[in-house]
Amino acid sequence: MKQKRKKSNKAESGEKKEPGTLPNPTNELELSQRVRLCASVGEEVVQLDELEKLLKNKRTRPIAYDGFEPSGRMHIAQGILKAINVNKLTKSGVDFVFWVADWFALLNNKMDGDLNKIQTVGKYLIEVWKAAGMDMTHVYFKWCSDEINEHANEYWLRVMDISKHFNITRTKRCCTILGRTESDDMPTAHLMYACMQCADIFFLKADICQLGMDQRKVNMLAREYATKQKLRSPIVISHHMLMGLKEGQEKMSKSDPDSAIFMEDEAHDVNKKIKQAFCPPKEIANNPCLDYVKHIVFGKLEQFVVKRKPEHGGDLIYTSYEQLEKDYAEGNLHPGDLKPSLAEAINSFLEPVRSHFKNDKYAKQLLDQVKKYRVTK
Ligand SMILES: N[C@@H](Cc1ccc(O)cc1)C(=O)O
Repeated sequence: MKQKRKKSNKAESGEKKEPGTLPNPTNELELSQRVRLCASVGEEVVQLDELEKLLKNKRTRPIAYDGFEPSGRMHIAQGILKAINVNKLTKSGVDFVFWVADWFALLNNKMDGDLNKIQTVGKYLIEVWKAAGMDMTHVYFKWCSDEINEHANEYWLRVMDISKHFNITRTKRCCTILGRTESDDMPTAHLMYACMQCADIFFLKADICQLGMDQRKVNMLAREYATKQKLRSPIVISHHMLMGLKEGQEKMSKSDPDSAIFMEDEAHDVNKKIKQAFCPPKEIANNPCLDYVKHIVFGKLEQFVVKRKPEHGGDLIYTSYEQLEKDYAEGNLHPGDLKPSLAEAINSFLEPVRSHFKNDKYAKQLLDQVKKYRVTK
């Protein structure tokens, strides 16, 4: 299959435009609303006052970014939750860059260390995001290999400079960003990875690092580096990590298919997965189903109806997660009633992605190929 890769392009239109260069048309929302909306994406925001100052400037749109190693299929944390967050950011006046981190996947030895496979997965990721319900006006996709090749001097000088500012112990502590644990025999590639990820932030001129909580260490390193080099510190808005389906799975992981709902899973897969998901009655903490209701369902909907048979008391209508949580804790809402409605809501969010992969020939071919690949941890 021959797939031409578009260069760092404006989402969908293909027209070459750089993020952050447009006048800011987002005047409908008050500054305080924009700050609140933007900050609501984060489980942690470092620092809120800096965010307010950033959004006050109306001349340019600030740039936020998140990076993704193409490896295996995409789960709902990277798909639906990301799309919800990106919509909030762009609505608050920020441009968003998806950094397709193909070289990072290579350094992390993903997809058998085969760059061709990695890049096919990268193209598949873009197809999923395009169908995931984002307003694309202020969304950009950039390929790490293309951009670094094009601006090699600038990029590698930055990586080298970062590596000079931190000792090995400090850099090693960042290796959780690769989903790895720190050890003495870890490959040097992991240290390189951390320096490169830190360099990305300055290279992409990102005002906001909007990655997951699992990436916060390197973003903090970048703030420290910025202070040392008297550069502007990036603001770090770290989002919640969506729990895995099974008991004790702190995060959804594509290398553990039992923990994840994938973006093109069929409706019956989703129903089955949710049916089998960990969901202890009356328990709120570490309950993945409630986690999905809070972050996915109420991230997208203003109202969530839990359907119940009349003999069980009839439908329950919730307009906030807090109401639902209270009912659940008090035992008024049972897992057996919650789960089918939760599965139905997730299915309705996934439907446009499924139909894109069914109806678009290019996307379908990519998915078929990605499904054949073995995912290496
Ligand atoms: N470390 C990220 C991927 C990434 C790579 C480069 C970046 O600049 C940002 C993110 C992950 O494991 O998912």
